[in-house]
Amino acid sequence: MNAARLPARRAVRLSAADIGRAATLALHDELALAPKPGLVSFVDSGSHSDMDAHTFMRSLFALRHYFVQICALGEAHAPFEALERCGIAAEARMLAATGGINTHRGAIFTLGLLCAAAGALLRDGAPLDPQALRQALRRHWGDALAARTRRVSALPGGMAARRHGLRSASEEAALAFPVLFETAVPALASALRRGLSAQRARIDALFATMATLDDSNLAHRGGMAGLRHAQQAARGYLAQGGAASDHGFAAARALHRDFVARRLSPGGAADTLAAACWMRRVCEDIRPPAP
Ligand SMILES: CC(C)(COP(=O)(O)OP(=O)(O)OC[C@H]1O[C@@H](n2cnc3c(N)ncnc32)[C@H](O[C@H]2O[C@H](COP(=O)(O)OP(=O)(O)OP(=O)(O)O)[C@@H](O)[C@H]2O)[C@@H]1O)[C@@H](O)C(=O)NCCC(=O)NCCS
Ligand SMILES: Nc1ncnc2[nH]cnc12
Repeated sequence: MNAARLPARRAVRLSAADIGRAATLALHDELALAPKPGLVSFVDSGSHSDMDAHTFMRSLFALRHYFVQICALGEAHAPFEALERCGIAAEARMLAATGGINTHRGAIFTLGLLCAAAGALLRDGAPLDPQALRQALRRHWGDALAARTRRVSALPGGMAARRHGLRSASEEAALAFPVLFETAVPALASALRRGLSAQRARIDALFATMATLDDSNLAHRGGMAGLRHAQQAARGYLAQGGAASDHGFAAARALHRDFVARRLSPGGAADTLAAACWMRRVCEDIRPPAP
C-alpha cells in the first residue's frame, strides 16, 4: 500500500487514569506471557514455591490505584519524598494482599517512577515518547535517585548486588533505566515491526533484557554463576533466532525447565519487560494506532 494512503494517526490525549491503568495491564501482559524461564505464569509457578498466578493477580488488584496516584503526583511535580511515600504504602498493600510475599516490589519502583515521569509530561503538555520520559525522570527526580543509591539495601537482591558489584534496581533508576530504554523497548519495537506476534515479540524482548540486565534476583538465588548462566542462555537463545525461529517456543520451554531445576528466576528482567509493555501502550511513537 502507498504510504500516503495509510490512515492518519490520531493523537490521543491520555489522562493519569489511562496511564495508571496501562501499568496494571502491562503487569498482566508480563504475567500472562509463557513460556518464560523460571518465572510465574498462568501455566505454572516456575522456580517459585511460595507464589502462583493467583498471588500475582491479587497483587495486581491491590496495586491498581497506586499507578494512577503516582502518575497524578508526577503531574503535580511532587518531590521525590512524596513518590517514595506513595511507593512504600503500595508495597505494604501488595504484602497485605499476598500474605507477605514479594510479587511486585521491583515493578512498584520502576513502573511507579515511569508513571510519575509520564504525569510530569502530561502537565507540560509534552508528547509521551521514550526519550521525553527519560528526560523527565532525570530532570525532576534524577538528583534524588542518585542520592538514593548511597543507601545500603537490606533486601536480598540489593545485598547480592552490593556483594557482587552489580547495578541494583536503584542504580538502574539513577541512570534513567538504560537497559529498559536501550535494550528492552528497542527489542520489543523491532520484533513487532518485523511482524512477530505480541507473544513472540515479548519473549524476544525478555531474553534481550536477560542478556543485558544485572538482575539482582538471579544473583541472590544463584550467585554470579547463576546470573552469568542466565545471561549466556539468553544470548544463545537469541543467536539461534529467538522466538521467530521454528524451535523458538520449544527452546524457551527447555530453558524454563533448566531455570526451574536451578531455582533461577529473572524477576528484574520480568519487571523491565512489563515496563516496555507499558511504554508500548502509552507512548505515541510505539503505540498501535487508534482504530
Ligand atoms: C528501591 C527498591 C526497589 C530496592 O532497591 P534495591 O537497590 O535494594 O534493589 P534490588 O534488590 O536490586 O531490586 C529490587 C527489586 O527490583 C527488581 N530488580 C532486580 N534487579 C533489578 C535491576 N537490575 N534493575 C531493575 N529492577 C531489578 C526485582 O523485583 C522483581 O523480583 C521480585 C521477586 O523476586 P523473588 O526472588 O521471588 O523474591 P525475593 O522476595 O526478593 O526473594 P526470595 O523469594 O528468593 O527469597 C519482585 O519484587 C519483582 O518485582 C527486585 O526484587 C525498593 O524496594 C524501595 O525502596 N521501594 C520503596 C520505594 C518505592 O517503591 N518507590 C517508588 C517511587 S520512588
Ligand atoms: N512473573 C513473575 N514471576 C516471578 N517473579 C516475578 N517478578 C515479576 N514478575 C514475575
